[in-house]
Amino acid sequence: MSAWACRPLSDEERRLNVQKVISCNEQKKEVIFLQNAANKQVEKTFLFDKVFGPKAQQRSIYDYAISPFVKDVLEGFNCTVFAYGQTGTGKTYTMEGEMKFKGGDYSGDAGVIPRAVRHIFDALEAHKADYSMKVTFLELYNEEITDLLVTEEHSRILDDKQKRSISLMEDGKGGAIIRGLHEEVVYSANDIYNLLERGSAKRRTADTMLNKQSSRSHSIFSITIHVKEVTLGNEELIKCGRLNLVDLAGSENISKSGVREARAREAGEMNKSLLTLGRVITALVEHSGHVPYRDSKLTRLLRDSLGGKSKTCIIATISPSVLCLEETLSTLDYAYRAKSIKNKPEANRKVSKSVLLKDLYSEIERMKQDVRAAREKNGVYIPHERFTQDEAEKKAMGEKIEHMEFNIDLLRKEASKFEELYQAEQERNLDLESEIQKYEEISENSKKALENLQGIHNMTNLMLKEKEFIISNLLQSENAILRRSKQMHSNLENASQDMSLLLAKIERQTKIGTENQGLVLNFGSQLDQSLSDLHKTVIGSVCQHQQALRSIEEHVRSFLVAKSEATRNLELRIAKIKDVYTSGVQGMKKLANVLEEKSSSDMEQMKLSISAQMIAIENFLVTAIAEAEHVLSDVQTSLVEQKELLVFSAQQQEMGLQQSLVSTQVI
Ligand SMILES: Nc1ncnc2c1ncn2[C@@H]1O[C@H](COP(=O)(O)OP(=O)(O)OP(=O)(O)O)[C@@H](O)[C@H]1O
Repeated sequence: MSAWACRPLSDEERRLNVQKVISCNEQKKEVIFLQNAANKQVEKTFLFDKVFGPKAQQRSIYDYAISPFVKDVLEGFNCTVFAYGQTGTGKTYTMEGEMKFKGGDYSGDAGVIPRAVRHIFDALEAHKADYSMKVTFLELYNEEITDLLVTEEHSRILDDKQKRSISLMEDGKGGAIIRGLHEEVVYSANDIYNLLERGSAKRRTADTMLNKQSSRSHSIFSITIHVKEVTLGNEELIKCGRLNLVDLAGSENISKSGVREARAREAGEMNKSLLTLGRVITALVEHSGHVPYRDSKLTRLLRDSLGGKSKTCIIATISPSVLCLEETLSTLDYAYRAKSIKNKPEANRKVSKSVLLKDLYSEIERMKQDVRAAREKNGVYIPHERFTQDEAEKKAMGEKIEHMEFNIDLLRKEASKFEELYQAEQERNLDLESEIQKYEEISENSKKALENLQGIHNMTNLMLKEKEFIISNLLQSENAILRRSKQMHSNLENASQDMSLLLAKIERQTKIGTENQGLVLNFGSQLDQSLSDLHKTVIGSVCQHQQALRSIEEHVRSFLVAKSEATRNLELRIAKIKDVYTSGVQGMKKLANVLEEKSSSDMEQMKLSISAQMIAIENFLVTAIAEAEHVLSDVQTSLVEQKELLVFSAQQQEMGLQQSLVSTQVI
């Protein structure tokens, strides 16, 4: 697991108006690097398991990264938390924080260690567990281990040899045992807080150009807990878990931190540990066969936490300032790689209480022997067994010294040779130094030139990219034009084929046109002829028709005259008959009147004869009228027939005329 903690800009950085190049997105778990340089914006995003921005509380870091480990430690796991980052980015702040404890409790600014301590005690008390706890606090400085829990008083009593007697030994299981490290048994959180205050005060610090409070040492605070567990068979087992809280030294490189001469070794050693840590991480990430744990004490101590059975969390601390940019990016990269290391967490084997007691008894026995030896043998502080062992070691050392002295003689001789060489070299060196100076000037100039060139290079790169873009566009357009031209070429070929076909067609059509022209001319003259003939015919037929019409008119007129004459005669005859009739009727009436006067007897006969006479006259008149009507109807019928004939002949003439006109128009 890995987490990121970015501190806020310090007061000094704010006062100097230092640019901020890092921002954190806690929700998205992203660290975003954003910088404007030479009108170019560079942005890079790193994704982590958890990110804490400048406003994050100490409590949230603890709750997320460390809190789950407390439960694991009580279950018998070994867990390690280590803080990695540049000097002054907040490693100690994150791990220790405010180390003042009021009324047995920590403040809001307290770091991971005091919170873990309180949490562990609270958990043990909540479970009413039967436990024992011991802590160690060590510092690794110049590949030397210092016990931070040894009091000044105790340290004054110990001689130099004993002070240096803390050593690392292999435990035979791939781990390391620190011989001579003081383990303090603790019973309360307060006990630990006191030890912490004591240990922190002891941590060495030295000034550098970056941070006056900077620490160039690694510190490891370990809490080992034994918890009793009663099994179903009433056997008492002991679970043993350990929490290691590691505050690494600043990760910056030597030249930047301004460490010089006397500190060079110190920085070198510090870097040896960090460099080896880096190599171990690389080897684990790349699954190399060989992991160089043994190359530094730090990696020997943390071996189990790097790819081993421990549960591990790295808290990488960074600064948002542009001044720390280079180191921030290297920290980002370093921790990003470390993130992918896969441990295989495994709980420590539970041991029975009897086995543990046996171990403890043998330890007590060993210590008792030490005490007895110190009391009984005046001036000798170690047991006989260890004395003989030391004597044997001394003898071996004596032989070794003799051997070394012989070697030293040889080396001295060689050294004098080397001294001569050295003198010669010194002279050469002087020459070289002056040359170097010259070269330095040249290199300074070259650097400037390089910077300029880099600027130009960047510009050129940009232009190159632009040109590449334009060229790619041009190539695309060229391809499009080629495709278009090919298409046009094929279109042109088709068009020329169409043209030749069209020309042939036009030729054929001109030929047909001239033929048609001749035909049209011919047809025109023929048509003219026909039209004039037709005109003549029409005129002739019109004249004929007019003559016929005139004769028909005359005929009708004479017929009408004849008929009107006959009608007049008939009318005259009818009028005459009418006159006769009226005069006869009047005569009859007169005769009747006479006869009436003569005899009434003859009256009857006479009436009969008169009525007979009247019927005869009436019949005659009816017949005459019928005849007259018959004649009249005959006259009328012939008149109607004559009229129809006239109308028909007129229609015939009109139709003839219209046909001749239509044929003239068609032509
Ligand atoms: N998150 C934070 N909030 C407020 N102040 C912080 C934060 N982190 C660090 N600081 C402050 O920055 C300064 C440097 O922090 P600290 O000493 O913890 O850095 P460091 O990485 O441990 O340095 P060194 O490598 O020298 O041990 C301290 O004054 C600390 O109070």
